[in-house]
Amino acid sequence: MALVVMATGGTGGHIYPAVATAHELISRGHAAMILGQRGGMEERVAAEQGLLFQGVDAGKLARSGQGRPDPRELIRAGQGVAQARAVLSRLRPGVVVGYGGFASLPGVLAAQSLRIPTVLHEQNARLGLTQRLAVRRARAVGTAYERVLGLDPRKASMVGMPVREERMDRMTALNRLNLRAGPLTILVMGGSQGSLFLNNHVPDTLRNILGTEGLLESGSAATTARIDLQFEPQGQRDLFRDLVSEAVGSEAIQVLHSTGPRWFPEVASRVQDMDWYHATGFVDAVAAWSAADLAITRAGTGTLAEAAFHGVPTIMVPLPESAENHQLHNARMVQEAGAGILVEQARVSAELGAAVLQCSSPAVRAEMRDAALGRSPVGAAARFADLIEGSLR
Ligand SMILES: CC(=O)N[C@H]1[C@@H](OP(=O)(O)OP(=O)(O)OC[C@H]2O[C@@H](n3ccc(=O)[nH]c3=O)[C@H](O)[C@@H]2O)O[C@H](CO)[C@@H](O)[C@@H]1O
Repeated sequence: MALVVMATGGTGGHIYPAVATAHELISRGHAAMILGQRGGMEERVAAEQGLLFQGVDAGKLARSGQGRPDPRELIRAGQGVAQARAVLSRLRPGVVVGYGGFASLPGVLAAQSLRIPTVLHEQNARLGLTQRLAVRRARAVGTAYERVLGLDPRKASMVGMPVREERMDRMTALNRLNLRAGPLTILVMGGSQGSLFLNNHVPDTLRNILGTEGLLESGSAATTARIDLQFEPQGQRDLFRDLVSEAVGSEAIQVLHSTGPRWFPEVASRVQDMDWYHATGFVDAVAAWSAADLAITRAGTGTLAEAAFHGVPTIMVPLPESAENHQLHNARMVQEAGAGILVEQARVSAELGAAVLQCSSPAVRAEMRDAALGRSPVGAAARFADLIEGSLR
């Protein structure tokens, strides 16, 4: 039995795979802890998850755009490595696992300088900057995709994206989230920091097509009039009319929108007139996925892997600024599998409403749900834990 240190932080996409793997290792009798940035999101998540946490300084090696790194950030990164060396010299873990992102760097570099074995996990289809710095001395790299750009295939093991493999029964999840049992439940989630773009566009789109005069009054004249207004040409319009009448039945709609903590007040005030629209800063994702019938999301790997595990059809609006547009690539794969609909950001005004209406049909959703489950990353945490155990000194 060994101590495994998870070096991670910054965003949910790096933190939650570490959490899932930590729980798997603990269930095998190992000890696991998170090493990340002091005061970062990872500190809060570790506490919520009952995991030990050690915080150090961390600094970004690249600015979000292009350009040279900020020298103060480089100094912080250096201090972080020194602090992580002190922690790891004391704890002497059997292996340090790096999940990428600037907050994982101190732990991984410190381990390598102390000759403690390191293993990496790359969540995206292209090796990230932090991982590029550490890959040469790492024993193995677990990946979420078959091929990872910039990574020697001999070093790569495709394990999948570790997700929290927990499902709640739907009623329990709805209760936990203070949602009702009858309505079609749409989860809006822009990634771990929220998405300003989705925050600005989704409420109004849903208000227009599903608002109090819309779907909520099944088959009302107002609904049909709205559909007539929005969907040209005639053929499409008829299709949507059929879909809507099939979809609503006795159902109504409710929305759970995770805005990201900083945007919450603004979105909450924008949706306060819609009692079926619930905004929250950050949501318990296991409960939210367990309750959702449909999701509107960005296309980060973690989000899409969770949608697949829970069998939730997803309308994806990839973040155009993601490194080398990797979110577009992620979303295309999901769409090709039939598990979701890709709406490019520039086309949201024209296409998002239509995509929601298309998915309001239970038959359409059932097909997409099966396709999503076909992509489930079930077992990824266990496969990655196997790889980690294989590298223990
Ligand atoms: C802007 C950016 O570069 N995003 C990247 C980042 O995304 P980001 O950090 O947004 O990560 P993902 O979409 O991969 O995952 C978000 C995670 O946060 C959780 N969550 C989110 C909202 C909430 O209210 N509650 C909650 O628990 C989700 O359940 C999920 O586990 O890392 C991913 C994996 O490296 C990349 O694919 C994304 O492109």
